[in-house]
Amino acid sequence: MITPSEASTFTQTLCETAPVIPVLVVEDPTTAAPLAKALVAGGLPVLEVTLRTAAALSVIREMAQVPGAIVGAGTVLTPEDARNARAAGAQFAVSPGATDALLDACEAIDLPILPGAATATEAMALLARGYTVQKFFPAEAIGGAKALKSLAGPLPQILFCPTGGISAKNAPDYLSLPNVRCVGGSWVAPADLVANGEWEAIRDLASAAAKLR
Ligand SMILES: O=C(O)C(=O)C[C@H](O)[C@H](O)COP(=O)(O)O
Repeated sequence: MITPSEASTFTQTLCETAPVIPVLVVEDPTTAAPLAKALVAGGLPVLEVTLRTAAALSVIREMAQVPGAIVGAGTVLTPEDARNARAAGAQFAVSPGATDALLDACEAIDLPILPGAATATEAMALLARGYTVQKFFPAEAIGGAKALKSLAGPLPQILFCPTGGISAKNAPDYLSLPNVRCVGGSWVAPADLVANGEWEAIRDLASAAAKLR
């Protein structure tokens, strides 16, 4: 059992570990270990493996063995997703939104979750339950850094990890906000570089991202 407040303490630490959490969509499990090593070597140890591919759970298993990697599951939508992620070795879960069933399941299995919110009402509902650290998704499409700056007025006690449409170019706008410590994004592991095994290029993208804050 983990409480929402304990989960938030854990996810806040994740957000303070590095300025960017790579959001990974990995099709081929043989790329998992070298990809995780490249990102960790570049300075981004917190990794979100989305449950959007058939290989995702094996990828989590592989990446969890890489020294220094802190591996979580993304696109966690259901209690079953949460249990599968936990069993594969995920240390945390990320979801684009939140349901009571999902939050209940994560709390019951001791899996810290970074739940998603897109509006003040959703953020307030999560806050009322005790989640003070939330994903802001889909960040660029729902108003970007401007929207988050506005939310910091009435809801300064919530820390956000914006994700969705973030790049090396616009990440600094988010990272300069008082209610943001890190952003999530897929730009540090482009599909073509992963497919071609260009690990040095990925390490370089990661090390540039690690210097954003
Ligand atoms: O899979 C999830 O749980 C999501 O919430 C979606 C991801 O956050 C975005 O796919 C990342 O966005 P990009 O950096 O724009 O590619």
